[in-house]
Amino acid sequence: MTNQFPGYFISFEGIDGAGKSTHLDAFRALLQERFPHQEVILTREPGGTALGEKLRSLLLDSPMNIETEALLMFAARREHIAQVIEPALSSGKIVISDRFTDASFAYQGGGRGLSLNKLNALESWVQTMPNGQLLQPNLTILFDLPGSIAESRRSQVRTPDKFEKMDLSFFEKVRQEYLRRAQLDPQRFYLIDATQTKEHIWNLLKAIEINPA
Ligand SMILES: Nc1ncnc2c1ncn2[C@@H]1O[C@H](COP(=O)(O)OP(=O)(O)O)[C@@H](O)[C@H]1O
Ligand SMILES: Cc1cn([C@H]2C[C@H](O)[C@@H](COP(=O)(O)OP(=O)(O)O)O2)c(=O)[nH]c1=O
Repeated sequence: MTNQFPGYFISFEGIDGAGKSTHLDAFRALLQERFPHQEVILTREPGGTALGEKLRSLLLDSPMNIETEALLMFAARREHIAQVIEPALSSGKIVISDRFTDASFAYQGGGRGLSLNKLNALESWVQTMPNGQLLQPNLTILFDLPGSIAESRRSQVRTPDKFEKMDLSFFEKVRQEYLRRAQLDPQRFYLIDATQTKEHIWNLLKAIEINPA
């Protein structure tokens, strides 16, 4: 179910190194130019609030039990929705989030093997809005890339965090779960073949039709 607010909610997803960050700032600026009367905000998960950023540091650095990891991801998300996303969407803003709940299904579910039932329960607990509807992005842009290419891109540019230290088979499972979710909800997902050049991907992003209220 799509969101029930006057604003418009977009998430960027993909395995680490797929190329999301490369385009996020420019995409925000593009939408702001296109929709000058609606503020476009860029935020991220885990994070997006003071508490969420503290939880992010723990999540990206400290080893922990899988359930704890999922609970903290969703705790950060609850705060993010309450403090940032819901108020922004209620006042008609366009929100772009660098990751949202699909990442939990892909990383904690696909990657780590946490059950779909537990993730569905957390999603429903955290994202059910006062009118009973589930908050979901209107549009999810999924950067799809084989794990081996993402790994080689990452290794050239950054020191790996806890997730980025995981092996190739982990990222292949994460990728497959993203793809499975995209297949289940083709109306919401826009799939990008992230093996293409940055320029080509930017042209695809520019061509995506976005119709906020
Ligand atoms: N289409 C692309 N082709 C080749 N390299 C890319 C492409 N997109 C991004 N990169 C490079 O790959 C690395 C990881 O990209 P980044 O945007 O940080 O990924 P993410 O945010 O998805 O983890 C960066 O060095 C970036 O310049
Ligand atoms: C939102 C979210 C992120 N993650 C992971 C994916 C990433 O490895 C990490 C942080 O994401 P990200 O901000 O994309 O990392 P970076 O800035 O290094 O590109 O958190 C989860 O495992 N579950 C979640 O629900």
